[in-house]
Amino acid sequence: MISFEVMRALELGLGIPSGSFTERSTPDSSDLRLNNYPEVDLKELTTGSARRIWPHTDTGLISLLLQDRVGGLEFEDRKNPGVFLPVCSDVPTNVVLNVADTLERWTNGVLKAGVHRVNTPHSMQVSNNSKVAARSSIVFFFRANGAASAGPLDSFMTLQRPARYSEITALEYLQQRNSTLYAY
Ligand SMILES: O=C(O)CCC(=O)C(=O)O
Ligand SMILES: [Fe+2]
Repeated sequence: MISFEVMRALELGLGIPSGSFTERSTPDSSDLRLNNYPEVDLKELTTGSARRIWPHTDTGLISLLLQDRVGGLEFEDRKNPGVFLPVCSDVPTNVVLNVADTLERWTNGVLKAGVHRVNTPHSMQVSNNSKVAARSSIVFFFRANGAASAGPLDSFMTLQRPARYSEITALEYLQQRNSTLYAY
């Protein structure tokens, strides 16, 4: 499975023992989300009275995202907080790979979760069309085993860099995040 391959590649790239990530992701607690954003008045998006998705980070380890050609997905530029950069949507078979919160926690902040949102498609920022077309995306949230810790792994903690995140299971962390994200 591609998510496991990515996690193995990250172990290698970060120089940590093989299995550090993958053993804690088995069996995984992943899920798939199908997003559909209805057609909307351009004015509503540009004035900010509506957003397709407000800025957020994903929960889980990594997210794999497929989108149609409508566009609008943007990631915050880490070097310029508050500035969002569009993700190209010309090739619908491209997969956007995004670091999510639990991986940030496991790596004690070495890998940072990507802040993203869905806004007015870049191509429409100069268009006269009054409507923004409906958009669809599919996101696979690859998550840690619920019973595994979502606290920093030993490989990422030193005296100079003590734990920046608390000990909590991946499932408890997910429930905590969901209750904040979907509180109503
Ligand atoms: O539609 C998109 O591209 C973004 C979806 C997303 O960020 C999410 O479902 O968490
Ligand atoms: Fe997201």
